[in-house]
Amino acid sequence: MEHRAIISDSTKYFESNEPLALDLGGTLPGVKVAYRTWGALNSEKSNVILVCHALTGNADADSWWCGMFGEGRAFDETRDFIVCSNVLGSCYGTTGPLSLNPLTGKHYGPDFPRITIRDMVSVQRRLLQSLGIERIRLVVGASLGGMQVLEWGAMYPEMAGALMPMGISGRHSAWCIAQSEAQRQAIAADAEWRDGWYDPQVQPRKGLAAARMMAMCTYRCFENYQQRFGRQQREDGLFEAESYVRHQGDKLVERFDANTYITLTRAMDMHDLGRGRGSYEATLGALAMPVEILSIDSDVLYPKEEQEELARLIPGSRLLFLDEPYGHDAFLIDTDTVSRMVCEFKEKIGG
Ligand SMILES: CC(=O)SCCNC(=O)CCNC(=O)[C@H](O)C(C)(C)COP(=O)(O)OP(=O)(O)OC[C@H]1O[C@@H](n2cnc3c(N)ncnc32)[C@H](O)[C@@H]1OP(=O)(O)O
Ligand SMILES: N[C@@H](CCO)C(=O)O
Repeated sequence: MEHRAIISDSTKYFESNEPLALDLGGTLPGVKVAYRTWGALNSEKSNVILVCHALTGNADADSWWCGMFGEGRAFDETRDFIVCSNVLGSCYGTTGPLSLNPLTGKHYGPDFPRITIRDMVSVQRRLLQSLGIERIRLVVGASLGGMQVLEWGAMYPEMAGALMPMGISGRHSAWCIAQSEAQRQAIAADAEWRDGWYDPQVQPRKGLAAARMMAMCTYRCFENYQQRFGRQQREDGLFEAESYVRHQGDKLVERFDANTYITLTRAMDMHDLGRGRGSYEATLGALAMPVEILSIDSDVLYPKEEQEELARLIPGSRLLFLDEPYGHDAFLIDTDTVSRMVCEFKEKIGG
């Protein structure tokens, strides 16, 4: 099945034929993982940075987080061995709804099993083990990436040396679940949806675009839209704000897949550090590695109270604030500040 997604030529692939028992039940017969690396593993294998991507990201961290890369910056190939893998369930080269189901010979589509952040992390661990990595100096990521960061700490504390989750909570809120469901329903309302059995070359474009438009409202904030667009209208009468979200919707449709969107947003909704582990508080309280949490002041999806809660519950953790009027996606935009914060944390945790 041909992907709509654009995958970099530098992407490598890891294939594991070992069946993957899924967190919510069911098994995948094996997994293929698209990943990228930058720099070289040092002789002590102590310079690994694992970058975890957000919802529509991919292994090309130097594309979607390019401001973080460079000498003296957060991800410095002259010193660090940086790994970024595309998450399980994605459409950028890793096993997901667009992959072939070996039982049917057709793509999984809506039959792709329910997965969780924990499944994504256990697949990443397989990848890292295949690369000979036993310890990660720093696990870093925002949004869905931040969920993975926290799960790394809970699932594999012996591997995760330090954590830097950004713009995230320890469990998906009712507010976020409602946003996700509204977006999924927009996809399902498209006549091309066909209960998920659409032709991937056609796909429910209008529904997926509408989902992205809703999401783009929550990835920014009131002030950002107001400053950028105000009440300005184009000659044809379309408000600039309307025109902008339409453009963002159209852009996503060209590079993403509707079943993938549903699979990944459902995985996000299941995010809860405490699920099946006794208590939420005790799970966070058991994180013993250095942790710095980035809170984005203008984030309407994951408000600062959620990062304050993480900081209160994770012993010895430190809370940082990004005070920019960009909203949730500020981590992708103000990379000078975010890179500096990561560099300072790297200094503290040592090599
Ligand atoms: C191969 C790839 O796809 S790489 C990108 C992969 N993306 C990811 O990994 C996810 C992370 N990245 C993102 O989510 C996004 O890049 C963001 C949110 C960080 C930034 O979004 P961007 O769209 O780059 O920036 P911004 O919000 O400023 O919008 C700029 C775009 O809107 C367009 N635009 C701005 N104002 C308007 C308007 N009033 N009407 C119509 N279009 C408008 C610009 O022309 C520009 O379009 P272009 O991207 O086609 O050149
Ligand atoms: N803008 C991000 C999602 C929010 O972090 C993405 O498209 O992956």
